[in-house]
Amino acid sequence: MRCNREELDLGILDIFFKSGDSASSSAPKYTHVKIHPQVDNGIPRETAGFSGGTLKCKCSSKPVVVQISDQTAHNHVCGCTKCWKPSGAIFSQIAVVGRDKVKVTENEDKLEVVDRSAAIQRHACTGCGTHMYGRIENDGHPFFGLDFVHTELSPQTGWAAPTFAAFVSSIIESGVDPARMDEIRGRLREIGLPPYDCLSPPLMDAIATHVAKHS
Ligand SMILES: N[C@@H](CCC(=O)N[C@@H](CSCO)C(=O)NCC(=O)O)C(=O)O
Ligand SMILES: [Zn+2]
Ligand SMILES: [Zn+2]
Repeated sequence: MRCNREELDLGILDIFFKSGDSASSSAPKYTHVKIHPQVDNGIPRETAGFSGGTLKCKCSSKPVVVQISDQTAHNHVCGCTKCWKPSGAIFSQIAVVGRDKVKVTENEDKLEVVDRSAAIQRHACTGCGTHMYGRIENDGHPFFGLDFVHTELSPQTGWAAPTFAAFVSSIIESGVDPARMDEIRGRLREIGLPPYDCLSPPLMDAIATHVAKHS
């Protein structure tokens, strides 16, 4: 089929604009979708050699203070119903650190375990509800020895940045409209947090390896 010059030009222009579109499609599409205050406006970078700091609860007087004397690992946003979220956030942000690096230095008497039957014993402030650390007491659990902490509670910067989104489908259990899941996963991908409905593949492999070893 022979097309005339004009049709050819239009065809080329069309291809150009299409490809131009694809170039512009790298522009973020889901900036209106809010995930968590720590990631909505760019993810703060980790500082090399960072060796920890303190966490403070939200109480204006007699806040609980926890000292974390190491950098955290596996920081991620979590959609599960159990993790503490700042008001308005549909995800939490949580990381792990060795339990020997965690020390409550002020107002420990304000802490209470949220759910003693849970694998992660979350110690929350009875004054403001903030989770200050989550400890695994079952020595048969794959993550025994690690505490879960929310480093957004720290006045220091340089903490490990989140690298994935866990339990994304679980946000529906907290009341998020299932019709929003495509845009939420789209936003997570856009900001560099691959969405999983469990933990990340390396962590799931570590859990399965632990189970295989102990079965
Ligand atoms: N759909 C459930 C999932 C809860 C869940 O399994 N949460 C995980 C991840 S929390 C940090 O990443 C977990 O390890 N839970 C053990 C515990 O919380 O004790 C829901 O949303 O509740
Ligand atoms: Zn408090
Ligand atoms: Zn969670």
